[in-house]
Amino acid sequence: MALTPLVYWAQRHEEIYLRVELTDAQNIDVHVDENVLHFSAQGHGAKGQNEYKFSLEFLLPVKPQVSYKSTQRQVNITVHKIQRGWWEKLTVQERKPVFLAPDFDRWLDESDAEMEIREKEEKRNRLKASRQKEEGFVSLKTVFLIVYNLVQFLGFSWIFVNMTVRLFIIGRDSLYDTFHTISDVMFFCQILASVEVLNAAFGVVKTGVIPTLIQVVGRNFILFIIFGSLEEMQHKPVVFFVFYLWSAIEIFRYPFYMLGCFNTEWKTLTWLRYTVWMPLYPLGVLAEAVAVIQSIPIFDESKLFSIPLTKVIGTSVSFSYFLYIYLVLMFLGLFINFHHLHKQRKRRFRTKKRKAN
Ligand SMILES: CCCCCCCCCCCCC[C@@H](O)CC(=O)SCCNC(=O)CCNC(=O)[C@H](O)C(C)(C)COP(=O)(O)OP(=O)(O)OC[C@H]1O[C@@H](n2cnc3c(N)ncnc32)[C@H](O)[C@@H]1OP(=O)(O)O
Repeated sequence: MALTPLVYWAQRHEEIYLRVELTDAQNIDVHVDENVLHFSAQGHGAKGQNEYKFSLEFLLPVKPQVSYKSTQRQVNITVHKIQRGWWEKLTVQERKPVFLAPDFDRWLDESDAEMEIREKEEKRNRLKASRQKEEGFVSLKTVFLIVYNLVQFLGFSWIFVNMTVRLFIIGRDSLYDTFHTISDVMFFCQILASVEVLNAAFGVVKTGVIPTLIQVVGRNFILFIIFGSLEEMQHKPVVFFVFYLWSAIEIFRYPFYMLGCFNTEWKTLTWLRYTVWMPLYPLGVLAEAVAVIQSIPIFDESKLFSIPLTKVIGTSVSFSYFLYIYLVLMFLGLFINFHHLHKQRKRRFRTKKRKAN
C-alpha cells in the first residue's frame, strides 16, 4: 500500500521549494497536472522501506515544468509560480494536509525574501560594476601600451634607419658624429624606457622587474654617464656600435609587443624578437664594455665624479674604480639577462608548439 512521506515547504516570490523526507529514493515520478503536483517514489521514509505518494493542489497557478534533485537523504523539488508574488498558504484546501509542514531551514517571511532579492541584486550589480571597471582598465592599459610601443618603435626605427643611411652615404666618417646626430632621440627613447621598469613593477606587463631594471639602468648609465658627461667619448666610433646594436633589437621588440596588444602574432616577427638578441646581446655588452674601458683614462685625467678625500690622505678616489666594478657588474647583468631571454624564448616556443599539437 502507498504511504505519504513527510513534506516540508518554503517559498520565494518566484518559486516553491518542497523537501520530501525519503532516503535512497528510487523510481521517482514528479509532475504537475492541472495545477496539481503528483509525487511517487520508492524509498525509506517514516514507515520504513515502501512506496510513498502524495498530491498537492496549489493555491495559485504554477508552471507545469518541475525540477527535482534526489540526494541520499531527501528529494528536493522546485516548482515555479506563473505569477510573481507571495502566497498566503501553499494549497487550495481549507485545512493544511497533515503530511505538510514549513521547512524552517529555508523558511523566510515576505520581507526577508524581498531583502534576499535585494541583496542578490546588489551583489549582481557590484559584480557587474567591478567587471565594467576591470574592462575599462584593461582597455585603458592596452591603449597606453599601444601608444608607448608605437612611440618607441618610431624612435628606434628613426635611429636605425638614419644611422644605416648615413653609413651608406657618408661612409666611415659617419661613425665619428653619431652622438651629435642621434643622441637627442636616443636620450628621449631611453628616458621613456624607464616606464618599462614601472610596468614590470606594477604588473602592467608580465615580466620580471630585475631584468628590466638591469636593461634600463645599464643602458642609461652608458648613455648619460659615459657618453653624455664626457665630450671626448662623443666622437668615438664606439658610440655608433652601441647605438646600432641597441636599436637593432628594438625595431623588432616594440612592434612584436604592439601586435601582442591586438592579440595578433606575425610568426617571422616573433622569431626575430626571440632570436636576434642572441648575437646582439653579447655584442652590445662588448661594445658597452669597450666604451667603459675607453672612458677610464678620461675620468682619471679629468677627475670628473671623483670623490675628494680629506687633506690627511691628500688625494681623491677616482671614478674609474667604480668603473672597474661596473665592468664586473656588466658581465653579471649579461649573464642574468641572457638567462632571462633564453627562458622567455623557450617558454614562447614551447607554448607555441603545445598549441600547434
Ligand atoms: C639592479 C640594478 C642593476 C645595475 C646593473 C648594472 C649592470 C648592467 C649590465 C647591463 C647589460 C645591458 C646590456 C644591454 O644594454 C645591451 C643591449 O641591449 S644589446 C642589444 C640586444 N639587447 C636585447 O636583445 C635586449 C632587449 N631587451 C629586452 O628584451 C627586455 O628589455 C628584457 C627585460 C631584457 C626582456 O624582456 P621581457 O622580460 O619583457 O620579455 P618578453 O619580451 O618575453 O615579454 C614578457 C611578456 O610581457 C609582455 N610585454 C613586455 N613588455 C611589453 C610592452 N611594452 N607592451 C606589451 N606587452 C609587453 C610581452 O608581450 C610578454 O607577454 P606574453 O608572454 O604574454 O607574450
